[in-house]
Amino acid sequence: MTVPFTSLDSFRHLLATCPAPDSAAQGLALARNGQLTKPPGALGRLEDLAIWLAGWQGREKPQASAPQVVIFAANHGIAARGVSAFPPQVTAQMVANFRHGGAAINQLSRTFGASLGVHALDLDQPTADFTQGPAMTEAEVVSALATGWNAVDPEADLLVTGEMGIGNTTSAAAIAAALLGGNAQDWVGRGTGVDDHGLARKAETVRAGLVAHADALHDPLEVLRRLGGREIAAMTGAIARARMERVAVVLDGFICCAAALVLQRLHEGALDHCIAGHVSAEAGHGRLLAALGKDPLLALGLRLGEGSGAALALGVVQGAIACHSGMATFAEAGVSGA
Ligand SMILES: Cc1cc2ncn([C@H]3O[C@H](COP(=O)(O)O)[C@@H](O)[C@H]3O)c2cc1C
Ligand SMILES: O=C(O)c1cccnc1
Repeated sequence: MTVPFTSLDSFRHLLATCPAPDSAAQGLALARNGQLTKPPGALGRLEDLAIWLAGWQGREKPQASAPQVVIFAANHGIAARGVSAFPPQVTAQMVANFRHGGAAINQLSRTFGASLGVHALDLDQPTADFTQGPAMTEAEVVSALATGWNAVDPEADLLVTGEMGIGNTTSAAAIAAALLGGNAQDWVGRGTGVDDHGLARKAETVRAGLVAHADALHDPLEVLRRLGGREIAAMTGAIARARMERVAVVLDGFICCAAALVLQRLHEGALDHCIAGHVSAEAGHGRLLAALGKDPLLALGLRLGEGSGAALALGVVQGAIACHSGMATFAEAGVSGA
């Protein structure tokens, strides 16, 4: 499928044309919410979720029964620097596991009725070590953005983007540090479970990346190209496509949010269609969510990725939609008002 961009510059301009949610549908949902058989506000954030989704889906009674989960997988040159507790071969091995149904995300997707797509991006070609030069060429990052763009089903009720890529919490930390400032050690965490030496190597890698690319840190897409990875760029492309198609997105953990941050820095409002599914145990995720202005639905200490925390949050959204769309109004049920 052809994509509406062939360069980072044309991708940059796309987001300026992204559509607003349907305010009429949102207004109808707001009015309906006020008539449902419960004290006003008694369903807390579930009420906001239903009204928000009504706007993006353009209907008074939104649906959440056919969500889409897409996982992108890629390998990172910086993995050779000892920044992960696991070897890079695990990326391809987990892709096989996803395809055979054996990973956590397979179970969670099935539990919430979501379809699951797995996209492996040039696994035998890791990105370049970003401490030595840009991780990707422009052609490589544009190709990864296009893979993500094409992976989205415009008819999906909701989208979850997940990832698999040994070393990618370091890449995500570098993106966050580049776009939000602060020290490298403020953004690195234990990922798959590195010890203190591994954590110090992660901070040193991020620091070296920030120095090597100091001239380009003001440009979000250059930060993605230089410090990111193919699976991260694919998530950026998928979240952008969803924004253009008005498909609502549930964000996952630290890596997914770093991919989303690139869009937010490109265009104010680029993430209006996104909610935060959870806050992960990765050290910088809470701060990253605060920078995105997103309040996570869940806080369960997950530190897995794959889209797992977002997939779990689909259950919360489905609960919100079931109440909003299925409950009787005071008039219908003959229940007395306050
Ligand atoms: C078996 C296994 C399954 C995973 N599923 C997701 N990740 C997660 O761990 C990786 C990031 O951590 P780091 O930066 O420390 O390498 C990513 O691939 C992420 O999705 C996994 C990691 C492993 C080992
Ligand atoms: O926050 C995440 O999504 C995460 C944390 C650790 C490892 N993989 C993913």
